[in-house]
Amino acid sequence: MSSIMSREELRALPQVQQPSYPDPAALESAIDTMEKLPPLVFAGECDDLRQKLADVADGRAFLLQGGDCAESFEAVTADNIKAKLLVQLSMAVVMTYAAQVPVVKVGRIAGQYAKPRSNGNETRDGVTYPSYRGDAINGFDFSEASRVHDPQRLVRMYNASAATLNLVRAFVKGGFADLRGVHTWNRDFVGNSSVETEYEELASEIDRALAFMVACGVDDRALSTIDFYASHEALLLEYERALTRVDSRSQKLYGVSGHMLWIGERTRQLDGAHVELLRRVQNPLGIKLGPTTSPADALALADRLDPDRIPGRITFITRMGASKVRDVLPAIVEAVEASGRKVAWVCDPMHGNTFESTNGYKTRAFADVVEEVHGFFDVHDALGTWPGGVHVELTGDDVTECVGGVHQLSEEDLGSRYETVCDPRLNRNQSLELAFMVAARLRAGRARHDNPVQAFHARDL
Ligand SMILES: O=C[C@H](O)[C@H](O)COP(=O)(O)O
Ligand SMILES: C=C(OP(=O)(O)O)C(=O)O
Repeated sequence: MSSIMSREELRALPQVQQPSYPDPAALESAIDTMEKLPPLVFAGECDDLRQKLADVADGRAFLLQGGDCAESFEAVTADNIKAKLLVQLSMAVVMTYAAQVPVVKVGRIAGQYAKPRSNGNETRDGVTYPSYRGDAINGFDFSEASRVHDPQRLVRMYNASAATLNLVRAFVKGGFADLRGVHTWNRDFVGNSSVETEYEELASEIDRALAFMVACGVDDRALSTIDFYASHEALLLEYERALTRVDSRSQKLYGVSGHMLWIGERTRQLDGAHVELLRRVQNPLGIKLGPTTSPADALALADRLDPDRIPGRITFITRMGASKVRDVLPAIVEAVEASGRKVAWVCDPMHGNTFESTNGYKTRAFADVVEEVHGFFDVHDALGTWPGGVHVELTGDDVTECVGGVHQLSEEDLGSRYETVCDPRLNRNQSLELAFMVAARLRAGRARHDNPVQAFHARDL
């Protein structure tokens, strides 16, 4: 049985993309505080999600994992949390209803406060400071004081995550996610696009279908709540270690900072601290796989992180880029499937498609995002494997961070509402448009494969 790693054990392992704190005593004090804090999630919830992800791996459900690139402390407000939830609920309902596939809903939320960066420093007009690495590490403002790595921010990350999760739980269990309110989820948004109109039509159909079900005597309590889970990149080793706990029921270890934890493309070294830390916990794990991944790399990671082949334990989140996915993905999928492993295959169409616009914004083209998702579906269709989900950076707000989409945002439009503190996100319309596209592919797949999705459960709505 694994034990919680000590601070010393962790620090003896090879580490990348970690903060460097000027005051070591301040870090120890922040860790002392975090070690005593109650868990943000419960082991049983992590087990439930793992079982749902086992359904995804088995081709019986689809994963929608989405949210901010980087959350910020300032954005922890009721309105922001509501908007994030609404866009994901709307996307999930589109996929569930239009494709009749149960959708497992997981947010990039309540813990996504740290970012790996390509460069340790940022230079503006000849002045250089440490790069912004997420609110859990330093401030976004470009000043010397703001960019210092501050361990007290780890405690603020815990508090911000707790406040966010508290409201998310209240929303999804308190009636806010009731399917009979599907129309109202859209009310705050101007119905000014063909996607919004399509959504309104679908919502009306759902209303009619639900009224029919209730009239037939189906127990409508199943419609009033949903399960929504929290995930983030387990980047900050000191934070994740301090929030590892022994489950009193099983005596096993769980990461209690979020239900699902993922390892990033830059931190998944086999002998590294991130793999060792996550190897010991029972949570369902995501593993990002970029375009340079070899089939042997994927297999070695799966063997290291899941030697017992626990159903739902591994989700491979592939982020190859629109131009590479068709070339690179097949060999990886074939090798993993040939090994007899059942993993969930999920497409992140964001991280392989980033570029700088001619006017200096870090952006992504909606067309590339859609093209990578098509490539992902095409590869799985050709191999007879299940395209199990999408992992998307998105927001419920009408930001202008990615070009294209139904409003055909141009590079000139990017400046009007460019609000992300790190990578560009799909806005609400682009997110809904993607959901309709995914639903169409799922529907087409069902028609071709004689309905690979088995039982439909109201609880999965
Ligand atoms: O979200 C992913 C990474 O943190 C991000 O793409 C890194 O961005 P950078 O290349 O600007 O550092
Ligand atoms: C950093 C991220 O992705 P990747 O590790 O795939 O680059 C992310 O999803 O925030």
